[in-house]
Amino acid sequence: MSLRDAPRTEVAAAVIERPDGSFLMACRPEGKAYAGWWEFPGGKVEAGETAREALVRELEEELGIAVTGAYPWISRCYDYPHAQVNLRFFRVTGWQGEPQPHEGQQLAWTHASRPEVEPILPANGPILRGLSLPLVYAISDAENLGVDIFLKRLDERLAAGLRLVQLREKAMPSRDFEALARAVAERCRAAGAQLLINGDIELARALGVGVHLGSKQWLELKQRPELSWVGASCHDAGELARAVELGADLAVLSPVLPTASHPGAPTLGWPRFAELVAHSPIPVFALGGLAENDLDLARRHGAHGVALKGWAWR
Ligand SMILES: Nc1nc2c([nH]c(=O)n2[C@H]2C[C@H](O)[C@@H](COP(=O)(O)OP(=O)(O)OP(=O)(O)O)O2)c(=O)[nH]1
Repeated sequence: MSLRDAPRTEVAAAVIERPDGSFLMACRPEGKAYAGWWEFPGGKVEAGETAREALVRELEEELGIAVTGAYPWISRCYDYPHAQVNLRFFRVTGWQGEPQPHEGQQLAWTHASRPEVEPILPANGPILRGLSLPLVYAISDAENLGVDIFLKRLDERLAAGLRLVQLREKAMPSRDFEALARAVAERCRAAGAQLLINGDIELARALGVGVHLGSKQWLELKQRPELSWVGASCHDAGELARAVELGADLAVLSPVLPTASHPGAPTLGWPRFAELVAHSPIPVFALGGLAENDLDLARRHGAHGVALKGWAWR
């Protein structure tokens, strides 16, 4: 049987995170393929095991820690000359014991924005990028609040740690939208936050920020716009697949729960949301009827985080 016909090797990989945002990487020991390369702790899923069970077993064997809290995150298929793998990433936020190198491997705590270790396994580049995204994504609501109040709230939220903002004002005349976009871009830049402009690739380019595109726009695109961050609004499996195919960095899947803006509209609900995102290779934010304290619930269902509109500015 050639490698191409062989079933993919399922691998459970752990992003073991400390509250300061640093996470643990391990250097593959001598004797393994890619010895000397850095990876997230973990290993192959054995027959009869779920990915989560493999994660718990591997972390006990490799590091001597007992996992007490882990969220399913993203999955990534990658073809090495030696193996075709499907990497199932978890974000481990709770454990007992201090990680120890039980297999003689070197360990290092590092950061997504400045990984201090190299080389990192080739499959893991997009993973570090995904890790640099915060867990809360705030969508603007200036039409509702009025521009002045919105900007004031934005200042407060940025000062409180908000790091990802989408400017989406569908009914605003384009000149007003552009002026607001400049004001918001300046504030986000000063705070070190990412800004994604909804729908307008040229404006995003002119401001040097990212873009967030609606599902209809994705259908018309032939390739990913060349911008730092490209987000995609999705509502079903087909739209998620399209966003992945075109190289979106993140998706927003909605509506999870009923919203005030669309009363009576059909919703996904958490079980369907979890099904849709279960094998997503890109981070997916849950949107629709959520508040910041739904973050844990959303992550338990496989979301990267929550996207908030009304609740972001209260
Ligand atoms: N653990 C881990 N493996 C990764 C990552 N990225 C990545 O491409 N891989 C690949 C490398 C390997 O081909 C495969 C993991 O297999 P492994 O050999 O480390 O698994 P294992 O610990 O069960 O080892 P063994 O049974 O071969 O001793 O997944 C990662 O971040 N963590």
